[in-house]
Amino acid sequence: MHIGCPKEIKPQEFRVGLTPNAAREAVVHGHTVSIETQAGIGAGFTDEDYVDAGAAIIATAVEIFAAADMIVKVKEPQPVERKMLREGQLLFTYLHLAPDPEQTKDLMASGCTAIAYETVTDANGGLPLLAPMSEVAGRLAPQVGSWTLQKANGGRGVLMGGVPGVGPARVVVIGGGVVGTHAARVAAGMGADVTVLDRSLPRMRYLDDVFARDFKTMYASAGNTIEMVREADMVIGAVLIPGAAAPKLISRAQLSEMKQGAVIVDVAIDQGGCFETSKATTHQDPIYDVDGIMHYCVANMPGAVARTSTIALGNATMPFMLALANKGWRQACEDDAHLLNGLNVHAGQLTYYAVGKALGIDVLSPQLALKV
Ligand SMILES: NC(=O)C1=CN([C@@H]2O[C@H](COP(=O)(O)OP(=O)(O)OC[C@H]3O[C@@H](n4cnc5c(N)ncnc54)[C@H](O)[C@@H]3O)[C@@H](O)[C@H]2O)C=CC1
Ligand SMILES: CC(=O)C(=O)O
Ligand SMILES: [Mg+2]
Repeated sequence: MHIGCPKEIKPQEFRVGLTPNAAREAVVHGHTVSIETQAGIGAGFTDEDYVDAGAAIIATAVEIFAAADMIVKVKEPQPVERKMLREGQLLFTYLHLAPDPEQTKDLMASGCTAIAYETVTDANGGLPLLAPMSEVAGRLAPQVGSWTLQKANGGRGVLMGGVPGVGPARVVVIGGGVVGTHAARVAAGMGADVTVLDRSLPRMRYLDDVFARDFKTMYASAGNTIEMVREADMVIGAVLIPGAAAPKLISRAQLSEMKQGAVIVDVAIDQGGCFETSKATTHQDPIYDVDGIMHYCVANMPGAVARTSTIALGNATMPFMLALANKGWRQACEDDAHLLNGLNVHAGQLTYYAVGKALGIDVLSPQLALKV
């Protein structure tokens, strides 16, 4: 198979879809790998690193999209990239379609087959291709949140760990999955007083067993959530219903109950965000103020630490990328129901139920899509 990896073009996105190690692995398995020139430079990988791995360096994305059977990327294809996708071409990347009707329409119109990293599953009920970036975004959240809490950035001027005689910041994390757990660990490590809210009792039992010394847990009823948010210096949004638009847990009216200068870091923004007032921002212009509450809503947080993120993502995607290349997408998905869960679009039709529900589009079952 011919595997193509263009340079990411989303603002301030420095990750790359294939590491030199992944490219080498594909070449060893007999595949042709084309990388757009300088695609890896933001993550510290030079064109020479890819050439050493056996890949070809190509001057433009246009040539990559024209020649490759499978496009491997990081972020959802941008409008100019969507125009280059064609019928029968395989796209393997993050998509986050539920909050993005325009992208969904374009992918369906292209006739491509699109497998979304974020909905591939594993045998433990996890999301193995989302998890590494959730680990990164979770660990970043208190870091960017504490910067936003500084007075000069519009925050309340509260130090995470406090100082002797002055109490620490109160951090509330909504959603205790991968993002939430990593965020809570780092916030606790910075000395903050941390509470994690979730709706899954088994998950809270696990968190309590492992992290009781670091942070508290609380059931995420609407009443508990607003009570905690009212007292918080920083609220980190980390909920997920896989593939679906994030539930809105705090309304604009409820912002007025928060402390002035408190900070919201809505990591769930790539699924639309869990605060009514969240709208996606970029690394160039990451924060904004609504009613005196500072919002940080960058939809590609891991891009800020592109090298760590690229290597972590590459470790997770490599076996799936190889299965798709070795067997073709149909056989690979027939052999692995977890990979089939990643199928979001095929031959002009949507194939993921939660996205169909969010956007009001009819869905073809992924099992039937295998036959089309
Ligand atoms: N902005 C960014 O750059 C990034 C965003 N993300 C996003 O972060 C979000 C969280 O991802 P993960 O932690 O990997 O998901 P996860 O599935 O590991 O955890 C989600 C948690 O939310 C809980 N939950 C669901 N509904 C809830 C509710 N109403 N109230 C309280 N808890 C609720 C679930 O029980 C689960 O424990 C996703 O939307 C993901 O796409 C992930 C990586 C990077
Ligand atoms: C998960 C995701 O959207 C990201 O890493 O950018
Ligand atoms: Mg994202």
